[in-house]
Amino acid sequence: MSEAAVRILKSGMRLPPLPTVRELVKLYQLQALKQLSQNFLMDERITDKIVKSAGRIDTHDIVLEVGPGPGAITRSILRRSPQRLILVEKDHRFLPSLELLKECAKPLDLQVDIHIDDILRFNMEHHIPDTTQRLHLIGNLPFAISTRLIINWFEDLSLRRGAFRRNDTCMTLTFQKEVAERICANLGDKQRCRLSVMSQIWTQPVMKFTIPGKAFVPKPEVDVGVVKLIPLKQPKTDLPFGLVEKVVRHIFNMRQKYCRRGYGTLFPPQDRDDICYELFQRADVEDTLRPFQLSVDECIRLATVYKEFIDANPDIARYDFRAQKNVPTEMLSDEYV
Ligand SMILES: C[S@@+](CC[C@H](N)C(=O)[O-])C[C@H]1O[C@@H](n2cnc3c(N)ncnc32)[C@H](O)[C@@H]1O
Repeated sequence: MSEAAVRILKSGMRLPPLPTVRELVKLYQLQALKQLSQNFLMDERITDKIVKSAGRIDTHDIVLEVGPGPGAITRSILRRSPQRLILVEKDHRFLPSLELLKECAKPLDLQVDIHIDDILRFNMEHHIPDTTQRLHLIGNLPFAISTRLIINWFEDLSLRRGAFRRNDTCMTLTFQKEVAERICANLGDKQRCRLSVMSQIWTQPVMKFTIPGKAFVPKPEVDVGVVKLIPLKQPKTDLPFGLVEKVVRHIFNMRQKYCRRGYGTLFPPQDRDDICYELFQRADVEDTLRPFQLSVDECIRLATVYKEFIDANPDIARYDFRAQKNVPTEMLSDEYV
């Protein structure tokens, strides 16, 4: 791409203006779209800042944007001139505005692929078969799927598949502020939870900045945090994702209790105390710490000794605490709190 073309694109001259709030309301009947978590950003300074948080975007890079909606962040990405921009949007009503952006980018050799699809089912390897180009994942995520999406992506990261066949695919994403703080929470922070540990096993999460709820249309009830998740060159473990997820989930099931209480629910009640005593000794972890006081390494050591134990006692792997009678309802939840 010529320098002149890059200049034109960067100046935004060729990009159509964003629809006004009135047009948005008319076009997309905003009130009706709560189920798709549609809260739009209308301020280019904020969308530019989100894209800037992704770091350097090269003219050889690919960017995948989740949920572009009417395309405010999309415009900011286009001004950074990646080689290819992939848009995955579930709501087909945005197709005309996105097609318009695609048309504007065409004379500048900038490839824009629009997929009306669900990001949770989007096949990265099919749509991005080549791994020679660096990929950036960017999105003002729908709140309703944000946690599920990153957990799916951590699993892909652990298996080096999907968007993570290269180890330099960063995610720059928005979350409800409280969720963003949990993702980044350090050892001992009161927000420290299962999501903090899961995020920090495979990535280094960095809180970039917060966006007040009033910057969105319609205004959500919460503020929003922008987090960049940088894959660790050397993940903290190569244990199977499902096993780590299970152990961390059990540990954090009883947030206020000693960590041995939640961990103990991995085992049938009759042997629980003895097994826990032995495994905490073997893992060299203090069993009276509260879950939020456990480091990522300690959680991994507890997962490692659990794996050794079930390899020797395969029946125990099938034990399902939640299938037992009188389990408190909060412990049946899969919520990442
Ligand atoms: C919070 S809005 C952000 C819109 C736009 N990027 C912005 O910042 O103004 C979330 C967007 O994600 C879309 N969306 C919701 N669920 C989705 C899914 N499962 N897959 C892809 N897009 C989805 C919504 O239709 C909406 O356009």
